[in-house]
Amino acid sequence: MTPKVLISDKMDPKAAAIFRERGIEVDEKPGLGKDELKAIIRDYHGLAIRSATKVTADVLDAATSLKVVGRAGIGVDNVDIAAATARGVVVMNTPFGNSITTAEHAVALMFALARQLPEADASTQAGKWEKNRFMGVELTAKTLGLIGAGNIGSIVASRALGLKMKVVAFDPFLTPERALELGVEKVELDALLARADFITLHTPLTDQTRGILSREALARTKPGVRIINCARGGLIDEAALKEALDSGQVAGAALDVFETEPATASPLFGTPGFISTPHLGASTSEAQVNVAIQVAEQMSDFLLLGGVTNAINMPSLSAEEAPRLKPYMALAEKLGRLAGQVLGEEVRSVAVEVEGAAAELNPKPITGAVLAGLMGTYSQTVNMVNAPVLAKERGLDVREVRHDREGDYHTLVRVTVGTDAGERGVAGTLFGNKAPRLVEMFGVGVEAELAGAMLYIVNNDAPGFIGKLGTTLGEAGINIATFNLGRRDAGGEAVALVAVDGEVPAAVVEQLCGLEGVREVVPLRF
Ligand SMILES: NC(=O)c1ccc[n+]([C@@H]2O[C@H](COP(=O)([O-])OP(=O)(O)OC[C@H]3O[C@@H](n4cnc5c(N)ncnc54)[C@H](O)[C@@H]3O)[C@@H](O)[C@H]2O)c1
Ligand SMILES: O=C(O)CC[C@@H](O)C(=O)O
Repeated sequence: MTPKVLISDKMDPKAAAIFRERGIEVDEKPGLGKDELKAIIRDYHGLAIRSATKVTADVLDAATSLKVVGRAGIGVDNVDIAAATARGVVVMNTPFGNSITTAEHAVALMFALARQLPEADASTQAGKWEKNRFMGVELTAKTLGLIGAGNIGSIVASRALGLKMKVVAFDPFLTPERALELGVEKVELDALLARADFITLHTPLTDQTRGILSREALARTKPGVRIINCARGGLIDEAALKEALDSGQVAGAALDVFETEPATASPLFGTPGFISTPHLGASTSEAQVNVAIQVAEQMSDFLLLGGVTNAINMPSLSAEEAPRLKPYMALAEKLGRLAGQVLGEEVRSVAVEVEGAAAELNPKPITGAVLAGLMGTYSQTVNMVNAPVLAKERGLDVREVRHDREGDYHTLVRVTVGTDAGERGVAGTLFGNKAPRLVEMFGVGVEAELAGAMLYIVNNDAPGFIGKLGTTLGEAGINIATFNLGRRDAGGEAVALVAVDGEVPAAVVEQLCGLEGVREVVPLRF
């Protein structure tokens, strides 16, 4: 089926062109209201957005075919990530495409504050020629306080160093080595507030960063400080900023982002020393082309090849890796499904071991597929995206082990599941590097293709059993497609995996359970 993508925000036409080139149907409908989006979203497998579209839980509820949301930009605060993850929808962004552009906007606003450019421009164009009114400050030798030294913050730092500023940075995740590399001094927030002549914010909006420039923090700044925010509204207390501008504690502030956007009214508007732009940080033709190309390529790779790049809610998987991993993920999913169907919901732990060729691959998608298969036996909505989160919520202890030993098989995936009764494992390989095949079940060597309707039967190894089994199924009109046998030891426990054409009714399962020597019968579905 041809995947279908909706572009619901204004985006460079290159995005739509790439989707079409790659054989994906695409509709461009920027500016849709929430109800309009909800009315049409069910038809789409991909949704490409910037910051205007709000991908809320109710939009996701209506998006029954949706597999991926692609954000042409960095911040994903307009997407309910938890709701997307719970519904198995991958959310990806383009983390580097607009970093330089946004850093340049922050530097532009720093200059604009230092020389009061917007006010001087307005006054001059009003015919006033107020040469004495607009006395500026130099940037050279001033201290720039960087709150957040990630992608954008570090570009701002390099530009500021080029302008001969001193840069101090507050970022709990900045290592001393990285600070040295950037040429910045790592400081605590209080020291930054006390020392900085200019402060620029470059953090995401999180519970820790919300209101990082609070009323109290603003009161601790160096008098006459100038503040720039090109990151996210909500990092600064806007009411307190207005008071600090009025009192002169803050000499100037430039906001590209606001607590509520679009910001069409604000007590800050018209305040002397205040500059604003309408969330223009990423708005250059270069950045918009970058993010449009990146988001379209990433979403196409995912929809067409299963490649996952820059996903917020699942591990990465390159488009080159994806075809190699695909058969392993199918095998892993089948092994998880087998264990889940036989062991029920009482699972406490899952260990995924890989050896041989499998050990050379990224184990995360294999583990994700095992968990999706395992939990998919009791939840309709579980998939690779939400399985690891659901496993965590259920308190499952999940382990990944890579072996570089030589085994009997050129490649092997083993899934060991722990329940209150102990640990039991199933293992499988790939025939011809592509066909998933079970090779061991709970310590018994048994080879089977896990497909369609099957029966898992444990019985005492005794002559005549297979005949009775065949007769019972035959009398019930159930055709046996394949029959796979294994046993722990002669005369001990034997295992049969029987592929049948069609479902086995509960009454027939009961009849089989009643056969002499039968210990367990579980109908399976793959
Ligand atoms: N105005 C715009 O148009 C525009 C454009 C692009 C990005 N942005 C925003 O800019 C922000 C930064 O983007 P980025 O690409 O540099 O992100 P990033 O993830 O590369 O960097 C964020 C930095 O913030 C740091 N950080 C996290 N919590 C912190 C805390 N409590 N205190 C101090 N530092 C903390 C992190 O350690 C990290 O180094 C994001 O919010 C993004 O959405 C805005
Ligand atoms: O798309 C935009 O214009 C804004 C992007 C910016 O906020 C981001 O986080 O990348």
